[in-house]
Amino acid sequence: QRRMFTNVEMDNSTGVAVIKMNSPPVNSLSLEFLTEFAINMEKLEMDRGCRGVILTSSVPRIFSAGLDITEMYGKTPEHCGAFWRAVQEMWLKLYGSSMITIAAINGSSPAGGCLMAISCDYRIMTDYPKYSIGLNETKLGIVAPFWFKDTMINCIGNRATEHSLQLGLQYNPPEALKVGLVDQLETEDKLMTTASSVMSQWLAIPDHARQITKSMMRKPIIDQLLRQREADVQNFVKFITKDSIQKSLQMYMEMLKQKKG
Ligand SMILES: CCCCCCCCC/C=C/C(=O)SCCNC(=O)CCNC(=O)[C@H](O)C(C)(C)COP(=O)(O)OP(=O)(O)OC[C@H]1O[C@@H](n2cnc3c(N)ncnc32)[C@H](O)[C@@H]1OP(=O)(O)O
Repeated sequence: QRRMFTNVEMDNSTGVAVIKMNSPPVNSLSLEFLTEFAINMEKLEMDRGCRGVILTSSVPRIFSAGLDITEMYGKTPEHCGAFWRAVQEMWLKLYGSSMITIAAINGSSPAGGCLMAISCDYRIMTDYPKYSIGLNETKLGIVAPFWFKDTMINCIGNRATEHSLQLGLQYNPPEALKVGLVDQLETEDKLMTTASSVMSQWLAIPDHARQITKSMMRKPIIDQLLRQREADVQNFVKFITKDSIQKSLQMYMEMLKQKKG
């Protein structure tokens, strides 16, 4: 039986779906997870009754640990290529969604987890000092691709992105709010009700006008990836399968395990 990585609950009275990521221990984004996520987004997109999505996690303390590193380590070029296509697809579906998307960030959200959050229209994060969010790729010795970078620029601006990406910064909730990486902080118990009330404000805007506006803001980056999608895959595969990059990933994974021990 196929595993479910996400739990989708649709409320027909409001037209809002809640997607809960549920892949313990850290909601890492594996090929299967990403594939299921993209299918769920597609289904909701086609559902005329669904106007908004709240993205959150049912794993305690973690929104998402980002891309599953084991999908990029010691794998064949073919596997890496398939994985990267699934990462692209997840982003295209989320960033390009015509629905209202709100991230209720109830835990840490490094790298690909941060990408998911900044691909939404609005972000609310639990105000717990140990949680962090950011694109930390350089810390793993890897490089966030242009569409990760451009998604962040559209969220926090050029200078802050340059600083943030080069240093691979992870922000705690007050810092994330200050730099604009999240829009609002909330206590854990009120996170979902606040997300719902923010959603109501967005639902009050005529869909058509909001959708065209959203598309106008986001289309240039989406089109840029669509134009060079296969080249982006090849670029990823060439980069990630290099011995030096594989070594960096191995060291990073060992560091994660040691930190635990
Ligand atoms: C030029 C352009 C070309 C293209 C260039 C290529 C671009 C690639 C872009 C990459 C984007 C990414 O998202 S790369 C992924 C980056 N992600 C990260 O750096 C997150 C690393 N993880 C963490 O920081 C932490 O685990 C965190 C999420 C905060 C949770 O901390 P905790 O203490 O609660 O839990 P831990 O003990 O650390 O983790 C529990 C277990 O999960 C594992 N684990 C944690 N994160 C994992 C992950 N991302 N993938 C797999 N496994 C992970 C740990 O190893 C543990 O395994 P066991 O010990 O076996 O139990």
